[in-house]
Amino acid sequence: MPSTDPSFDPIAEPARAKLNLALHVRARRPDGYHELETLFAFVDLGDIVRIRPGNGFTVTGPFAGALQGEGDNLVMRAAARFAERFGGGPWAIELEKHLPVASGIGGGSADAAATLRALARLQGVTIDALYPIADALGSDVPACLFGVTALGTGRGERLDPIEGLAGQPVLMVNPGVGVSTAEVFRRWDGVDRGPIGGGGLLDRARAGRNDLEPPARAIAPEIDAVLAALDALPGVILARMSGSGATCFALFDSIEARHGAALAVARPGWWVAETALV
Ligand SMILES: C[C@](O)(CO)[C@H](O)COP(=O)(O)OP(=O)(O)OC[C@H]1O[C@@H](n2ccc(N)nc2=O)[C@H](O)[C@@H]1O
Ligand SMILES: Nc1ncnc2c1ncn2[C@@H]1O[C@H](COP(=O)(O)OP(=O)(O)OP(=O)(O)O)[C@@H](O)[C@H]1O
Repeated sequence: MPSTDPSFDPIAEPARAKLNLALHVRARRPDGYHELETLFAFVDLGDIVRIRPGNGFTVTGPFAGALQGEGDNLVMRAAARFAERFGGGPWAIELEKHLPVASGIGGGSADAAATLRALARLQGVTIDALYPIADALGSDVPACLFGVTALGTGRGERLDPIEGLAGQPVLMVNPGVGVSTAEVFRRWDGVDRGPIGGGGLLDRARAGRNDLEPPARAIAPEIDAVLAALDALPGVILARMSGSGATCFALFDSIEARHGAALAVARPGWWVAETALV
């Protein structure tokens, strides 16, 4: 059991899910990563990381079971890197897991970023000073650290904030299958289909694509059923897979349309979540 100091209210940080409104894979790099252009956005839905002085790590929440028995949690890796650089601790850390694991919405990355932000608040460190640690933890962690709408380039770590679509209704659907990010990238066909275009965010996203959709669909054919279901719904502005899948999302023109869609797409074994862009 973790030991905690009950006199200290935990610092709680939201670990919001990320969406790739578009994801263009431009080139394979010699270091094994891929050169990307992506439109990062965040939703008002995610995990929660709570930290206070003490010892231990616990995972709670509806998707805690998916991480059972995994020793190498990104939360603990983030805390270890923070301690190496800035000192402090020991800490008692709780992760409340609401996001499906290995699902293209950056759950682990968001948890790592939330851990860094919580520890920074505890110890008076600036968010900007966390960037090198975030970069070393994973390609999506810098984007999750700042949690704002941004154009991501490089392997995803170079970020240019852009005007977002705060409040836009979003439905997220996962068919209940985990997909390995590395395997999806490995199966990319190597064809550069060009950059993300200009204009407002919605135009850029709609004119864009997710180049990881074909390889992810080959691994998890359930994605076809999710996208077919989303495409057919009234009020959909954009339906697409996020990241390396298998979670797909749809943007809606109204909360009512999103809610009707949530009821219409529900299937046994599918995770369906109503939320909005932040
Ligand atoms: C698909 C995205 O989620 C889109 O935002 C990210 O590019 C993946 O980010 P991530 O899960 O944080 O990825 P990392 O933990 O850095 O890398 C996992 C694996 O994905 C592959 N990978 C990741 C990012 C990238 N630009 N090119 C890659 O080829 C590499 O095989 C790497 O070993
Ligand atoms: N806190 C965590 N939450 C989820 N996965 C974690 C965590 N810590 C370690 N992992 C490991 O990381 C792997 C990828 O999980 P994650 O949920 O971040 O994938 P993802 O949503 O596909 O991310 P991305 O969109 O960044 O590729 C999991 O299979 C799991 O083994």
